[in-house]
Amino acid sequence: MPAETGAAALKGRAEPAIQTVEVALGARSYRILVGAGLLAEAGRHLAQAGRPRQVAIVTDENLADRHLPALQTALAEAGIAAVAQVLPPGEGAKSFGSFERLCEWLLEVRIERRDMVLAFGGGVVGDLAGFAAAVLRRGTRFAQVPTTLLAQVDSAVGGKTAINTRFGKNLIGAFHQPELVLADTDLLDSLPPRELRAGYAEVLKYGLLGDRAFLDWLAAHGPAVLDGADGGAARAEAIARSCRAKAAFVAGDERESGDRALLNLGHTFGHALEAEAGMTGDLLHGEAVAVGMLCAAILSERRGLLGAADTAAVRRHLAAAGLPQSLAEIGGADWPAGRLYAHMRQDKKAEGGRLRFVLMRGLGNAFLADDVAEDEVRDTLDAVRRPGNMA
Ligand SMILES: NC(=O)c1ccc[n+]([C@@H]2O[C@H](COP(=O)([O-])OP(=O)(O)OC[C@H]3O[C@@H](n4cnc5c(N)ncnc54)[C@H](O)[C@@H]3O)[C@@H](O)[C@H]2O)c1
Ligand SMILES: O=C(O)C(=O)C[C@@H](O)[C@H](O)[C@H](O)COP(=O)(O)O
Ligand SMILES: [Zn+2]
Repeated sequence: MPAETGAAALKGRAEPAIQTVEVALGARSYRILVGAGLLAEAGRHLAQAGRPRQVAIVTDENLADRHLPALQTALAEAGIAAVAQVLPPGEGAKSFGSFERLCEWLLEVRIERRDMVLAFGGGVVGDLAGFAAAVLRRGTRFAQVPTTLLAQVDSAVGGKTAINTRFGKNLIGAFHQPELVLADTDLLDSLPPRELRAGYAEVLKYGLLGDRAFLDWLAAHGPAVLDGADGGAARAEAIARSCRAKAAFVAGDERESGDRALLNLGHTFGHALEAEAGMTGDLLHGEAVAVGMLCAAILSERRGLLGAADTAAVRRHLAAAGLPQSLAEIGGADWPAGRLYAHMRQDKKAEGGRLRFVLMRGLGNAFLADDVAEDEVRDTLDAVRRPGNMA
């Protein structure tokens, strides 16, 4: 889209260029577009990716009033027929019940394989709609218009789709890549600050796991990513850099048999915290990952792999972003370590019953460890039980 014809230009402000990130997966390669005003161009971009006869939009109530009409108009202008399903917001929608209802609706409105399921929402909508697309008629076309920071930097990219079960997070799912991802940064203007902060945790993750330079950039520009006060330039840059990092991991290891597991930094702990919190959405995924990444730093430090100053830097970064650093801050001061460890044993990275953790050999240099003892995990959890508690 030429910069001067975008929605931002109509609002009377200069618009930064749209950035393109390629996810290289051979015949299933796709583009992620990042920038302002993309929603209004959604129909044109979908048509370019291979015009679907009909699109089934899956979204949630928080988006239905604010942004769904603009998406519907964009599709209509491109001559693409659309039907929409509006879900209740929140993590609870990643359940067997809503998965069944969504599949039945997709069948009722006769979505065919060559039609398209379009996820319009955060990671919850994306994971649920993507899973439905993966299994509907054994595989239906899929695209994503992510609307949260978390979804724009992470969940809309890479094809992991899933629902939760009472045994834990994302335990039933499939890999099903989208054909296009449109990350319209204007959509983040209506996102609640707490959701922005939670998404920021996944941005920080890319720096911690593999990109020291990005980490330093975030230390300087993180506040602008969160408040958007620079007109969205820092946000767009953070999203594009995050997507480039994720695209490289996905292109190299689509189904997580190797290095892609590094994208799970903070998640072995984080998913256990979400499971213990009940997966109701009271604890946001990004908040759980924030505490989880601190756990990974503490565990790494205790193994002599990370300096105390580096762990302190992780704490400071989380604090500056308004993210939690203790179980107490997420309502879990009394969560028993044994229960949390039992949740971790459901982690998908486990092999032969052995847990694998993503640890750090210095900031920006993550690796997988399969020799972490239960006692180390318990000690690490005790260290984050209360703010500043390094017991
Ligand atoms: N598939 C993956 O690779 C992957 C990666 C990271 C996280 N996830 C999953 O993503 C989920 C979390 O996603 P999330 O953080 O986007 O949460 P979410 O989907 O629940 O969205 C957060 C909240 O913001 C609202 N919202 C969304 N966009 C909005 C907007 N533009 N304006 C106003 N309100 C808006 C939603 O209605 C919801 O209430 C978790 O289930 C997590 O496991 C998946
Ligand atoms: O894309 C990946 O790979 C990730 O690990 C990204 C994570 O941020 C995301 O939360 C993912 O859903 C976790 O995957 P899971 O396999 O541990 O469920
Ligand atoms: Zn995550």
